[in-house]
Amino acid sequence: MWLKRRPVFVIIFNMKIEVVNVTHIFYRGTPLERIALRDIDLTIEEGECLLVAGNTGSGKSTLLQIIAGLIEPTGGQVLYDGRQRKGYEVRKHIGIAFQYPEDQFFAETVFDEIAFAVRNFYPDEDPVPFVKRAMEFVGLNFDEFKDRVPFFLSGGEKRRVAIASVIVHEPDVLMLDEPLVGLDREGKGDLLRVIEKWKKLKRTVVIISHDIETVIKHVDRVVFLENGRKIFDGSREDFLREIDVHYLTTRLRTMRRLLLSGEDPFSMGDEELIDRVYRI
Ligand SMILES: Nc1ncnc2c1ncn2[C@@H]1O[C@H](COP(=O)(O)OP(=O)(O)OP(=O)(O)O)[C@@H](O)[C@H]1O
Repeated sequence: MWLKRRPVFVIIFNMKIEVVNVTHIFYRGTPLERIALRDIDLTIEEGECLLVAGNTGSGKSTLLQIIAGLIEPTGGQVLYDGRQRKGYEVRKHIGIAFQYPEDQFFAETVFDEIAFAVRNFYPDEDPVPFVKRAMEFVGLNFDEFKDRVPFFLSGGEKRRVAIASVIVHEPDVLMLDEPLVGLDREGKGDLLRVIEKWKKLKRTVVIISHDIETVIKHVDRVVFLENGRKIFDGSREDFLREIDVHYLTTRLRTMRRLLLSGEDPFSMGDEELIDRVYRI
């Protein structure tokens, strides 16, 4: 279903996304032609938390941008609740944060930065309650931060402002392209807590990350791309069991061994897991 006006966060509302036979070729028919995606089929169920992984240039960002309605694929289609939608309509319902989203800050205050999407999608609404809810959601105090200059915040605060600005209009789906990159341990922890909160709303989240070992604990499912093709699509457990160990770090290999020996590496705390990494 598709709502005209977004409800507040307490109302659970989601949608199924179907990527059907999507191919994308940049600069088709020119000497610069580049095939970014080849024959991708992918269904993202309502409320799922999905990790899209793969080497550099494997097509992850292109896939997210196509799903978010920012790029029209050169082949295939994307269905939302079984229907094709116009780009503007899709963007209203899918919030996407790009890599280093704070590089795209443009406003002079945190409030104006975050309020932008509400003013764009719901010009008749008062943005204040939306901005307050979004800031509270990412753990930023409204009174303390609303008049601050976004460029002068810490790295972790900037990233949270960026996430607030993509969820402020209360989309159904959140897409994060490398959300942890450039953050210190504390910043990563804060961001993972925001993702966990979003999951509790039973809303869909799609994350691109090279840091599979940090993110895997927080996702339900993994899609792995290679040269624009989907080479794996399954649960995080199946990912560890089946993916070519060549792609896995020592920590992921340890998680794999624990899983294969009947233990649950996802319920282990970081300390315990690191201890096991050194023991194996
Ligand atoms: N705007 C563009 N114009 C031309 N080619 C592009 C464009 N964007 C991406 N590509 C090419 O498409 C392919 C897939 O790129 P994409 O950014 O989707 O990969 P990725 O898996 O997200 O990479 P990374 O992990 O480095 O971010 C690459 O070969 C890339 O060079």
